[in-house]
Order: sequence, then C-alpha cells, then structure tokens
Amino acid sequence: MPLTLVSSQRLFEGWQKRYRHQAQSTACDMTFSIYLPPQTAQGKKVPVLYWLSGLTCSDENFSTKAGAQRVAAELGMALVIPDTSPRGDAVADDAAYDLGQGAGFYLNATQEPWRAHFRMYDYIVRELPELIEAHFPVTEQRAISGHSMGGHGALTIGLKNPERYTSISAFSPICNPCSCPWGEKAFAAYLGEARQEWEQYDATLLLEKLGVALPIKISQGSEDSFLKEQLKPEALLAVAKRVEVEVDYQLCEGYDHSYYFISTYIEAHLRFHHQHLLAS
Ligand SMILES: N[C@@H](CCC(=O)N[C@@H](CS)C(=O)NCC(=O)O)C(=O)O
Repeated sequence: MPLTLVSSQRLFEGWQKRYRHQAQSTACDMTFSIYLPPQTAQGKKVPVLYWLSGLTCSDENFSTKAGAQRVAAELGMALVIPDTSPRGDAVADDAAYDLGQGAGFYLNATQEPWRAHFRMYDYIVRELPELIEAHFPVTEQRAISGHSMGGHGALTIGLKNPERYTSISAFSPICNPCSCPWGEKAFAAYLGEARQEWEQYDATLLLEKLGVALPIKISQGSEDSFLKEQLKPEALLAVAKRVEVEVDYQLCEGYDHSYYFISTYIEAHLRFHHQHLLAS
C-alpha cells in the first residue's frame, strides 16, 4: 500500500503532512492529512485521534481551521484527518452539498449509483488505521472525534467498535439521522427505502441497542442554525439517560456550527481523549 506525499509543513515542532493513496474499500484514490507531533521525531510511538469532518469538507478544513496542532504537540498525539467521501471523475456525485462527494456519511452504501465507491465505514474502521499503523510511528491506541456529519460518524463508529477506541467525542453531531432531513435524504439514497437498514448508522438507536459505556463527550453551540431540525442531541441524551450511559454534554452559549466554535473547544476535547488514552 504505497503512499504519495502531497505536502509537508513544519508546525509546532512537528509535521503537518498530506498523503494520497489507492484505497481498496472505496476503490479510488483517497487523500488524508496527518499531524505528527514532535515526540515522533524522537523515535517515540504516539496514540492517534481520528477526526471526521462534516458536509462539504475535505481533509483540509480541520487541519487549517481548528487549531488543534498546538495542543496535540504538547500532549504527544497524532491527528489523522481523512476526507469525507470518495472522490474523482469516476465516482458518483450529486449537485446538492448534502449528497455524494463531500457527503459520504461514514457508511457502506448498498444502492446504485453509490455502492461501488461509497464505503467510508470500512475505510475509516479498518483500511485507514491499518495504513496509518503500518507507515507512521503510532501505537494502536485510537480515539475518535468529529463534527456534524463527522460527529455522527465518530459516534456510530465508536459505538459499534468499542474495542478499537478509548473514547468518542463530537461537536454538533447529527445524533438521530433516521429522524432528520440530512439523514433521511442520505440514508434513502445510500441504503434504500427500508428503514431497518438505516438503524445500524444511527447513534441514538445504536446507543439504545448496544448501551456501550465508552467515555463520550459532546459539545454543541446554542446558536447553531442546524440544532433543532438536523442535530437532535435531545434524542441521544434521552436514550443515554434511559440506558444509564453517561454522556459529558456541554451546551455552549452563543456558539454556532462553524469552525470558530470548534477551535474554541478543541483543546478540551483533545485533553479529554488524552486522559482516556493514557489510562488505556
Ligand atoms: N450551508 C453549508 C452547509 C455545510 C456546512 O455547514 N458544513 C460544515 C459541516 S456540516 C462545515 O464544516 N463546513 C466547512 C467549513 O466551515 O470549513 C454549506 O452549504 O456549505
């Protein structure tokens, strides 16, 4: 599995790098970004935080806007930031921002024209960590976080694979995609009309079914324009209470859905993951 280096920059005594590689699960070239903290230059292996971005993003939004690298350098954590979907001329797409390229929803599509390439669940859970652990000085300790569609990805992937992650966190996650317009549209397209197929990718329904007790932290802006119609944290929190799973939920007064919000709270999320990675 060869990697092609796309770019490399020095940052907080570590390195921000971008790579391209041919992915088996998505059957196309994929690009990801990685921040390697200074400890790796001293030959030390470090744990990894996987960050899943939201609709319309690539691997570059978080790398350039969240400001996470300073604290990652201090804590000695690598940051791995994949793209949000397969891409390319041979990959199906849709004119809307919330379907197709840039909107992979971290699932394995079963429907035409999506199923050949839209297999982001397999890519994130298996293929990418295997690649990262084979090529970089990292341990097998992993944490997972994300924003909006990526918050949905972090929650569902973490809940379904608790043995693979120490902790889950999310900013403004789509908590109950089976019951919101973004989720209903994407799941109908990628998974078909049978709603029982959708349940395997819905954090609220998964928490109810699996009751996984991994540490979970969620931050949500009170002025997020998507909060009421799309994100539905109240559905997840009600289930968490019912199944007695503790969720560290913070409603952040006055913040919206943007990377200004993420950059304000990313330090708290990195320290949360670091504490659980240390204990693992
Ligand atoms: N109305 C927005 C919806 C998409 C959106 O807000 N995307 C969020 C994630 S759900 C994002 O992170 N955008 C990229 C950025 O802010 O850098 C658009 O059309 O771009």
